[in-house]
Amino acid sequence: MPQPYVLLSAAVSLDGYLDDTGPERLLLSGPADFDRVDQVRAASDAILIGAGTLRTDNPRLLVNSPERRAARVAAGLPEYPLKITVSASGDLDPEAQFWHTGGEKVVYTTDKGAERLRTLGLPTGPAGVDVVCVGPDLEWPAVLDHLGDARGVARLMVEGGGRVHTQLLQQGLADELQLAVAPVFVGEAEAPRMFGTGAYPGGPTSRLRLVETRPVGDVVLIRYVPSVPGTGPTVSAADRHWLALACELAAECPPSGTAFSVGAVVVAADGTELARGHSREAGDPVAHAEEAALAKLDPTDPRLASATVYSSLEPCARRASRPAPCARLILDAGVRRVVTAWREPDTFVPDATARNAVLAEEGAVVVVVPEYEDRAKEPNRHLVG
Ligand SMILES: NC(=O)C1=CN([C@@H]2O[C@H](COP(=O)(O)OP(=O)(O)OC[C@H]3O[C@@H](n4cnc5c(N)ncnc54)[C@H](OP(=O)(O)O)[C@@H]3O)[C@@H](O)[C@H]2O)C=CC1
Ligand SMILES: Nc1c(N[C@@H]2O[C@H](COP(=O)(O)O)[C@@H](O)[C@H]2O)[nH]c(=O)[nH]c1=O
Repeated sequence: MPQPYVLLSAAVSLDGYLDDTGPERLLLSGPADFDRVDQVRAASDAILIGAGTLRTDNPRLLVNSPERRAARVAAGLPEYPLKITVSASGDLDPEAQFWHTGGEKVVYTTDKGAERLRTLGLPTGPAGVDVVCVGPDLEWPAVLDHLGDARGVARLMVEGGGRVHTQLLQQGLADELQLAVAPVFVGEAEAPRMFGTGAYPGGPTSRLRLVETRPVGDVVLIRYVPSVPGTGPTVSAADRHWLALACELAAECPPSGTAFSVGAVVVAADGTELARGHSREAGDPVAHAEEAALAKLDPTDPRLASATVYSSLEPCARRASRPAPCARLILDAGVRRVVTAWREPDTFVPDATARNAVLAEEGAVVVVVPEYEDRAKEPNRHLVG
């Protein structure tokens, strides 16, 4: 299984805090928003919190609505989503409600943390806690890989706290951010902030993409998705969004029995969409997606050198209908990163993938994200079965 879709969820004060410094958890959401959060939980395979939140809030992290739990069971899912926490220290209270309520639980920890956890007497047995040791340090990609592969988690809701949200966002691993902005001021320098200091993808000039705003009682729900491409071979959450868009564009191509339907998007390093295109665009019966997108750009645009081309099918390296194949157009444009869902089958060109090695041979990084292959193939079923 691929890594899960990672949804960061939090309520935040107008001055950017997650909580105050008092002993009780600060309720920033109102009743309507807590109900919305319950709905998001019910739609998730797993809910993750950092050990800091576990220690401070003593949460239960349940789906509170009996109807939502019943709907999960009717759909063949466990009554409660899997609960997950992460801790390097292993310094966790075995009496915390987290361990004694809801369904299955996992704690991801380090070698040192695992030693400490063994001494705590956490609930064991079939309904007990699964302690997963990931080595000397806890790296998020390893945790997400494990959640996808070993636990089959497709949709992960992360409910804080600030350190966990900050790391996932800074490492380009968050697919979506759901912020409930509450009409409250905390005003305490020592209170936990929603996001910490450090480098965020694309820096302060790059903007996340707004997908929704909605009043929920007196708070406002804001949903953003990150837009900054990954670097080199590393696939960021934003890479998956752009590749999904390329696959959607492929579905817009006029059908053909003699050519693939492909979509492409060119995205600058700060997450700005520069151009998009699809096969046979604007009535041109032989236009390719990457060619159509690049044709919309000024070839001297300085952003091209650090841009990423997303293409549902890997760019062609040989074609009869035009003098230059798309791989050549991409290299000539100065682009050095390509993300694609589907290696070219030999339907129209023998040894297509071997020929397509030209991109890598001339210094471009080609990243294949096979979890999107089915979407890329969908408008081409009549060609490849
Ligand atoms: N308003 C809201 O919606 C929410 C508010 N909150 C608030 O946030 C506050 C807690 O946030 P915060 O203090 O930032 O804590 P976090 O919940 O982010 O937990 C941080 C802890 O998680 C573990 N951890 C995090 N990243 C790693 C890593 N890469 N490797 C190993 N361990 C890791 C460490 O545990 P360890 O120390 O054991 O090694 C670390 O101390 C609370 O006040 C809570 O009320 C929390 C969630 C939502
Ligand atoms: N304070 C706060 C949140 N806090 C989150 O809710 C968790 C507790 O949930 P439960 O176990 O159901 O009581 C807590 O650990 C933290 O992750 N969430 C929000 O949407 N809005 C809020 O104002």
